[in-house]
Amino acid sequence: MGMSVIDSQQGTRAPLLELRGLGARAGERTLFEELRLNIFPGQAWAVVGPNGVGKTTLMRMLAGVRLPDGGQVMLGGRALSTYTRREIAREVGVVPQASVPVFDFGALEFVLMGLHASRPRFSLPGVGDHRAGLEALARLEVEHLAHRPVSSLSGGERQRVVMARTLVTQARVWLLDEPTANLDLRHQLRLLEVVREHVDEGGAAVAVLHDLELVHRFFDRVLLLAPGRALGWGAPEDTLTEEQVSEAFGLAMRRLQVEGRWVWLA
Ligand SMILES: Nc1ncnc2c1ncn2[C@@H]1O[C@H](COP(=O)(O)OP(=O)(O)OP(=O)(O)O)[C@@H](O)[C@H]1O
Repeated sequence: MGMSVIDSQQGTRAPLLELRGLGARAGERTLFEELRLNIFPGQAWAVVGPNGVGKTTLMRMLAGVRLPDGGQVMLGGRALSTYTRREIAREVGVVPQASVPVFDFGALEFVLMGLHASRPRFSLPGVGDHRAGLEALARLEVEHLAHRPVSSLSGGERQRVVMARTLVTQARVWLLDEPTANLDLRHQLRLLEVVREHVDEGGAAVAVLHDLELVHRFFDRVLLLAPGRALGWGAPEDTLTEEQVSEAFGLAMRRLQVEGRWVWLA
């Protein structure tokens, strides 16, 4: 069975990202192969699956920091492998899995580094940049931390600062690896609202998430990975069925509807 390439709802709009027969291996083991997906402007995609299936590997391929073991990634109609790092940084904003920065910067300085790709080399940030940086911090509710060293922030605070850095870049594609992992529920919702706004303004986002309920609530599409293969992709309601989710995670899961929302029970 071929995987669908044309998304009927998107008409003739060109995809921002195309996965053309993408494959990944870890040593001898196949993580996934022949993955064909188009990610259009206005779409938020979630990537879901158990630990070790290759979610981060996929994100690294989409960010151009790891070469595919098969197929290729197209960004804006051009092979990602032909882009320079700087060109990728202009188009793609990355929020990696929680990490501690190697160098210590103040939170605002760190956010302003997100502007680097769209600026002439070695130029210093101007007044407008500072305002944009503070606004981005404010949208993630960490404006009060602007002058704190990033190393002194809590995991959740740091995660929101990293997200603010992605916000100022004006990259159309956002790649987010477990962006809500360290956040309390209120800040999880706030962050995903910011993702939603970005997508509704014509951007695209791909996010690794473990919370299926948040996938139903905030995402247009989901890619469900199981060990060794992609089990399904499409609208969350159709893709995250009890059968498929149970199979992917090797655990009997039940899906219920409560007050119009999908809720999952293990
Ligand atoms: N450099 C590497 N060499 C060998 N194996 C690797 C390498 N990087 C990752 N792997 C393996 O590839 C598999 C997929 O890893 P990946 O980080 O993509 O999983 P994941 O789905 O993101 O998992 P998690 O939910 O735990 O974050 C894992 O089994 C991992 O150990």
